[in-house]
Amino acid sequence: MQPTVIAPSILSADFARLGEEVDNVIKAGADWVHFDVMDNHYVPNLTIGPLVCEALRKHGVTAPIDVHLMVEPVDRIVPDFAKAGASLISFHPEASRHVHRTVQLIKSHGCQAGLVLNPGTPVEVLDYVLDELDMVLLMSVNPGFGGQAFIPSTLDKLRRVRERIDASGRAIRLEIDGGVKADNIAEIAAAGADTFVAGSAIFNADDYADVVSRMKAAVAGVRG
Ligand SMILES: O=C(CO)[C@H](O)[C@H](O)COP(=O)(O)O
Repeated sequence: MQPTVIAPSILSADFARLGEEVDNVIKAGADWVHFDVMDNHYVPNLTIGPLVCEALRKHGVTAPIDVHLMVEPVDRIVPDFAKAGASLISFHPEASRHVHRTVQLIKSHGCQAGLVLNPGTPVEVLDYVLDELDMVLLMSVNPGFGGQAFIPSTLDKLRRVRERIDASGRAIRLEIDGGVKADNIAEIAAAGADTFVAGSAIFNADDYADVVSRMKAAVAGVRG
């Protein structure tokens, strides 16, 4: 079983004070930084790129940076993010012409590789590539915006992906992203997630440490 990870999505952070915001969530007990990259093409929103990732590293951020690419095409931006200090790079199969090749490209640049499944993407997309992955990221909202409600059918999908990961016998993380809150994280953990992205639930709170510790306690109640 993979250790629990709480990964605040900086999509909901105050971008005018990004370095300080990241320092504050890590001090509050968060484990990773979730870095949402949107291109106004694959998804209808536009966010941040490798320069901002590099700036966070220069600022002194040492926590793993979990880059979620919502861009199309994927491959040409991978080396830039690796150079900028990304630890993991995840992408959507719909945005890559050759999924297996993109996974190898990410790994060849020294990063861990994740594949992201949208709410409408069938789990069969993991066939023939799961053994190459370090992480599967299930979207529990449609990608593009923070602050959306968790789609309940994702719980069943989590259970199905958890079965596949366990059957593979490999240490593959199962990350969930979208609508994760302190009051639904326990049932999400019970369905099989070990890595939890939360944007608005953390950054919209007055006390980051309080939310992160309540999330960790709720997950520990399920996972031990
Ligand atoms: O990838 C994302 C949207 O595409 C965000 O990471 C996600 O929605 C997190 O935000 P929130 O916790 O507010 O739902």
